[in-house]
Amino acid sequence: MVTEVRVMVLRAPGTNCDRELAHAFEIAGGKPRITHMNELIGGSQTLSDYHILGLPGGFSYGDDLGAGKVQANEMRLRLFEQLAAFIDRGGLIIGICNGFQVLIKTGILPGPARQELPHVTLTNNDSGRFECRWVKLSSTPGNRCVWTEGIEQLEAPVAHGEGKLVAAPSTLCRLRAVFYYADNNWRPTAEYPANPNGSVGNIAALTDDTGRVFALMPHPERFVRASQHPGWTRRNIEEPGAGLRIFQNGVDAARRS
Ligand SMILES: NC(=O)CC[C@H](N)C(=O)O
Repeated sequence: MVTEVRVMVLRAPGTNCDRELAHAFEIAGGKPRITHMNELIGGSQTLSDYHILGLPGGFSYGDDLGAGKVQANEMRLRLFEQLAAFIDRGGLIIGICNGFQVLIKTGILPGPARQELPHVTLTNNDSGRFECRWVKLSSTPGNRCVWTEGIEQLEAPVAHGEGKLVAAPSTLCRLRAVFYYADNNWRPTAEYPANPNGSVGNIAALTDDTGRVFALMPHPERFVRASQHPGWTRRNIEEPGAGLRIFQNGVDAARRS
């Protein structure tokens, strides 16, 4: 049983959600440290000292070459062995928005065992615009993701320009979707704006074969207090926001490991 769950929140130049992510882990009972990519590449920090890796949102390296692409290249070329070892020894990973883009573009998602799968990426929203609003998410029945245990529905804000998941049809049916974009009745939908980007299969979140690597386009770290919800005046603002459950699930799973 782990008493102190150490969380590396990995930032790059242009990351802008690292503090919110660290805060979410802190109130979920973890011990976060915001770590710069250069500390990890330079060796002053190592993933082997951590239980959880969090990849926050933002515009890493200016999103040059495409959202998350430069950070993904840095991770793939300089850190891949360390990352693979981290996953193999039971480490947990969450990637949010730009973090999801990084995980997809490193190949860590759909997952090491699935690297042969071609043509999965996140690209420009169908609208051609940056989409910034709250969305509804429904979980996929029977998904085995430790981060989303007990969560059937969730509301969270999106804020992205490149959130459309695309996959070859032969790949799509093998992806482990965790959340779909949903309409007001919580049914998966392709309709804009409930589905903000036109993702194939309406997919908003994925996990890998282990169920410990999880990534999503919406931002649950922006809903850790009820007062952050747009309908906060009709809610008990003493309560936590529903997004906090994700971070509690991660910290609890790491504690059990
Ligand atoms: N909030 C974010 O992480 C933004 C992700 C990315 N920069 C995009 O626009 O798609």
